[in-house]
This record gives sequence, C-alpha cells and structure tokens, in this order.
Amino acid sequence: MMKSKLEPQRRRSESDPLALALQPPANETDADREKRLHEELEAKRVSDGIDEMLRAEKKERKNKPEIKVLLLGQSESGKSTTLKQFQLMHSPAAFNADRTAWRAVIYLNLVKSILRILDAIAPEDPLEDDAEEAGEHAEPASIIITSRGRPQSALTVTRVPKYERYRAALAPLYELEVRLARLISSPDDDEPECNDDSRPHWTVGSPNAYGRNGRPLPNISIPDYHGSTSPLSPLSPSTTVAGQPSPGGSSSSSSRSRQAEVSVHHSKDWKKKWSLVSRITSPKSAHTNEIEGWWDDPKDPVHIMHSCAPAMMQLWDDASVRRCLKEKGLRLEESSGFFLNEIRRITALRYFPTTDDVLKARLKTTGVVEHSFIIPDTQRRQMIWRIYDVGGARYQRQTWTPYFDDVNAIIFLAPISAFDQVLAEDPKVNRLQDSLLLWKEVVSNKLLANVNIILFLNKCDLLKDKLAAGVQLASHLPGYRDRPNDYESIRQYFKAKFGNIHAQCSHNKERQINLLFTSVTDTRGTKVVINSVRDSIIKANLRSMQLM
Ligand SMILES: Nc1nc2c(ncn2[C@@H]2O[C@H](COP(=O)(O)OP(=O)(O)OP(=O)(O)O)[C@@H](O)[C@H]2O)c(=O)[nH]1
Ligand SMILES: [Mg+2]
Repeated sequence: MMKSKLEPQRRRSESDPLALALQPPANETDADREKRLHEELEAKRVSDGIDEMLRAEKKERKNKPEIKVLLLGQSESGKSTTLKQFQLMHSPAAFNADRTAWRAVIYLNLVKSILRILDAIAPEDPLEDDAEEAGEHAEPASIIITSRGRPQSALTVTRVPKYERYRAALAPLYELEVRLARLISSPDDDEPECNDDSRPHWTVGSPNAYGRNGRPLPNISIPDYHGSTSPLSPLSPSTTVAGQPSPGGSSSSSSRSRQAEVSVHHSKDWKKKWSLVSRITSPKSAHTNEIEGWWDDPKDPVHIMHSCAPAMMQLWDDASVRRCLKEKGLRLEESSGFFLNEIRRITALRYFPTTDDVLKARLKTTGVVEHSFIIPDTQRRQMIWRIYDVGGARYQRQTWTPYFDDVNAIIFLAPISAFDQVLAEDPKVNRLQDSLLLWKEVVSNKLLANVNIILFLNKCDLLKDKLAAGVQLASHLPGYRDRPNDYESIRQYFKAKFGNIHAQCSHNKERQINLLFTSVTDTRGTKVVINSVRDSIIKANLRSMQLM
C-alpha cells in the first residue's frame, strides 16, 4: 500500500527510478505543490480504506473458521457414500444436479452384476482351469471365501438349463459395459479408465502378462485363506494386482477377459462430461422432431437396458441361477447387486435415479477429492468444512499422507460386514484384517496424534443380513471362538477390538474415540450420525483453539 511519509521519498537517490518518477518537477509552483499534496493525501486516504477492508475481510474469515476432515478406510468401506450424505444434507442443490449423471453409473453397476452372474453360471470348461493356471484371472469382487478356505465353485456346480438362452438374449450388455465405462471415465478417452491400474509400481509375474494394448494383465487368483494377516503394511502399495481392464475392453463372453471396476480420477469432471446430461437440461418440443429427453435418443444406453430387461429379470429370478451363485459363494447383494432387485424400475425409459439409488451407486475413487461445505455450528455461525474423500485401495494409500499435516478430524470407516471377504486388489488379504491393520496404522501415526478421530463401524445392515443368513463369524475370525453369533455380541466384540487397538497404539492417551455403528446408505440414520459428528468435531476444534 501507499507510503505514509512522503517527503523523505523525494530525497531518495537519483539512481532510484521510482524515486525519480515521483519527484516533483523542478519548476513546480506553489499552487501546483498544494494541488499535488492534496492529491497525495487523497490517495493515502483511499489506500488506508483498502487496508481497512482487507483487515475486516480477514477478520470475517477468522470468524468463519475452516475445518478439515479426512475420510479414511479401505476400498468399499463407504467413504464416498458418507460424502454423498454430507452433500445431501448441506448442499442438496448440488446433489440433485448430479442425479442424472449417476444414471450411467447405475446402469453400469447393473450390467456388471448381470455379466458377473452369466460368467458364474457358465458351464465349466476343463480347458479354462488350464488357462487360469497359466496366469489369467477370474473376477475378484464379492467372492466369499468359505470356511473351508476354498471358493465353493471348485466343489459343487448346479447346471443352469437356460444358460445359452440367457447368454444370447443378454449379449448386447457386453458391449454396453465397455461403452458405459468409457463414457464415465471420459468420453474422449480411447480406453476405459479402470482402477488407475497402469501404474508402474505393479509387479506382474509371468512373461505373458501383458495385454494387446501393452497394459499388464492382472495376476489374480483366489488363494486358500487361512486367516493370516498380510505381511504388507496396509498403508503400502500392494504387490498383487486386481481389477485390471481387459485388452481393449473386449466383448468376449469369458470373465477372464472382462474389465473390472471402473474408477474416475478426481481431476476428471465425469458428471459434466457425460454427454447424456445436457440433453435433459434443455428439453425440446415434440412438434419439431427434436429430442425431448434421453429416451428419444436412439443411441442412449437406456434402449439396450430396456430391451434386455425381461431376460435380466428372468435370469435373476431363476431358481437354478440362485442355487449356482450360492454354491459358488457369490453374494452380489453386498455390492452393486442392490440394483438386481430393481431391474424393472431402473430400465424404464424415463428412469430418474432416486436418492437411494445415488447412495447405492458404486464408483471407485482414485486420488483425493476435496469438497467444501458451509456448515453452521451450534450457534448458527457459518463454518467452512473441507472434506477430503480418498481412494481406499492399497495402491492408493500413499496419497493420504500429505493431508495428515493440518487435518482437524478423521472419519475412519471399517465395514464390519466384510469379515468373510477379501480385498479386490489383493485376494490374499481378508478385508476385516486389513481394516484392523489400517486402523492400527492410523491411530499410531505420530502426525495424527492430536487429531480427533471418529470411527464408523459401517455396513451394520449387511452384517445383520449376513448373520441372519447363518454366516458364522468364528469361521472367518478364529479368535471369536465360541461366543454367540448374534448381532449385539458381535458388535460389542468389534467395539472392544478397535477400542483396544487405539488404547494400545495411540501416542495420545488422552484421546477419546467417538465410535458409531453405522449404515451410511441409510439416509435417516446417517443424518443423526452426521449431526452428532459435526457437533463433536466443532467441540473438539474449539477446545484445541482455546489451548493454542
Ligand atoms: N448396504 C450398505 N451398503 C453400503 C454401506 N456403505 C456403503 N455401501 C455401499 O458400498 C459400496 C462402496 O461404497 P463407497 O462409498 O463407494 O466406498 P469407498 O470407501 O468410497 O471406496 P473407494 O472409493 O474404493 O475407496 C457402494 O455401493 C455403497 O452404496 C452401508 O452401510 N450399507
Ligand atoms: Mg470412494
């Protein structure tokens, strides 16, 4: 800003060009001098005014403090779903604006579930076993490891008499899967972006492990599971690879060449880019033959979805299919399988995603995504909340650390229903064991010693369903021994287990963990949870500010 003392400035060295420029002319008259001094005083007044405004703005920003919250947890623990709930509560207009874009993800989730079923019920081909041994892969997601340590597919197989008919009727879905993945990843990309898995840190075992497009082929197997913990740190990248896209996204019938989970990098604005979105923002008149909505566009994916709907429904309702899936230990209901019970509604020409659909839609996160919300505190003062949603897969976790420096709170999610599942990115690792190890790393991290931590023991709804279906925790967690296999006993056990790890490993013995049992897809329950989390974070933040 302007200098307050003017006279000394004029006495600066003549070599100073600024001083030279500011010097009054040598032939300045008294009247000119008076005029100049008046103008300089006026300029100073304006400059002081600006300084005052900046100070006031800074003060106001100080009155609107910022809170930084990190969402941590393994992949599929529910981080992005929690973020959607924050958005629904504190930025509903943005949530509603995104609804149409989620249609593509929901279609893709449903298509993947259907194709996974087709792959699972395909008649066993003895040649395929040889191919598997040669290093090709099977789809890893949602494979449940049985108590005997092997997927049941190796033991019993129910034949599905209508398999060929289903395959023929649903053949268009193979191509649609590739198209949707491409649309979501980026309409401009040649390749669907799946899992960010072309990273150089992959180690790929066999010499023939590269696809036609030069990307490494995945190296996935379902190993025997003996309940052991992983030798790797859960914060380090995994050395095994899962979820690799197939070469060129082929529409081959075999699961061995099908692409796995689609993810979107944080830098890609897939919601805006998705070409179908624009069409409903400017509905056209039917009289002019222009399209009124996506349902009028013959190229829109809805038409394939709609025409395949009867076959999809028959497949999902077929008793021999259900039996076969059960025998193979494939429980689709736990992931995007939710949409299998809603086929008629979702494939309708004018289908528009509901809030529940958006919350259940699965799209893997890659990188770290920042979202800001203005959230009022208990005295109705506005605060800026920056919430960071991270990719939870093992090979993503090294991106978390730079955010540990100035974070105020962490919401850590552990999906406690996943005790009988393995990581998609490393099928050697049980998901519950991974969550426990990750929790240990987070609570024992010195950088995070003074950070307020909220623990969501999540997916309680799925845990209840699993227990009701007769799944025994002790079969997967031998340490549970002969304790009762009911929901209440199990949740108390998990509460103690996570609590003990914190008590033993934290560098901050004063820290209290706020532990909540959650089902973050449940909007009503999560609203209460988010309000309580908000109050506890604000309180802890106030306390730490008073200590400063
Ligand atoms: N039934 C049920 N489903 C849940 C719950 N929480 C999350 N899900 C579903 O689980 C899937 C994975 O959730 P996400 O929120 O995408 O998981 P994430 O932690 O963000 O995973 P990454 O992005 O891979 O790190 C989604 O389909 C969610 O709808 C829950 O409490 N109950
Ligand atoms: Mg996510």
